[in-house]
Amino acid sequence: MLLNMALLFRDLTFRYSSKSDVFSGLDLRIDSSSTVLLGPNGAGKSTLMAIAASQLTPAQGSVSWRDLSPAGRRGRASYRQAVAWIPQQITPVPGLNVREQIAYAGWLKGLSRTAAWEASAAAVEKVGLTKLAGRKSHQVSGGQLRRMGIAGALTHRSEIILMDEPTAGLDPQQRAMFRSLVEELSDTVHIIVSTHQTEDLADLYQHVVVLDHGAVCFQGTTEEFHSLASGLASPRGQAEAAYAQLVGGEF
Ligand SMILES: Nc1ncnc2c1ncn2[C@@H]1O[C@H](COP(=O)(O)OP(=O)(O)OP(=O)(O)O)[C@@H](O)[C@H]1O
Repeated sequence: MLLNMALLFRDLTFRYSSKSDVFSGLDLRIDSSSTVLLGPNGAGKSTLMAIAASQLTPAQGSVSWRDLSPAGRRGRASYRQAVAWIPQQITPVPGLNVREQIAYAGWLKGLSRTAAWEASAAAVEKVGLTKLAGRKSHQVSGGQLRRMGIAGALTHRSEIILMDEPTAGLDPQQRAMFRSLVEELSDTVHIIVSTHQTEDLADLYQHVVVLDHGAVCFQGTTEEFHSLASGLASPRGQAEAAYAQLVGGEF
């Protein structure tokens, strides 16, 4: 059972160079063990994930995970150990095999070489990459790369894993594999996933946040989200109809 810990965005303002604000005074609290972030193209999902991962710094406001904040050098290391980020593109490290890259991720987050190597064994197994552990990381598929990213997060015992479009471009089999991994992980680690894919939403995530133009236009349980479109037969249809009610369009 996961403790009730929150990822908090307070009064967040962010813009890319001279462009207009992506967020302007955004307040958002995410404390569910599994949350899905929805929203149309350009709504700000990836930017929010990157700020939460402390890869981008807001012009104003803050992000924190329980009592940890990435502001300031000392706090940032602890924050980054607790908060893992799986970006859309996982880059294979030249020369490393799958297990080495997973261990490397743990080492980058402050584990000793030995501890990272030892922890990588269980992580490789957890994500179902045991057979590929010795293969060079540039020789695995997109779905396998993403599972490798998740395994990296598991080596340093992240408390929360942020995943940006983890199933984009995956075939149905890889997507199914990813879904069972998320289901399994959400018992022990908090998960926030941004996606355009809504099948099995209710099975996978407890909470839904919908962003539109940098603002939260819905936040609630998956049940509450679906009830926006009560009366429709299939859960997928329900999710799409609920979404259309909120932002008036396609995923
Ligand atoms: N590197 C960048 N430089 C300048 N503007 C950017 C950059 N990345 C994103 N933006 C802009 O910031 C806004 C939010 O983009 P973001 O990628 O966070 O949206 P998103 O919800 O993740 O979209 P998608 O569903 O298409 O991935 C958009 O207007 C986008 O054009």
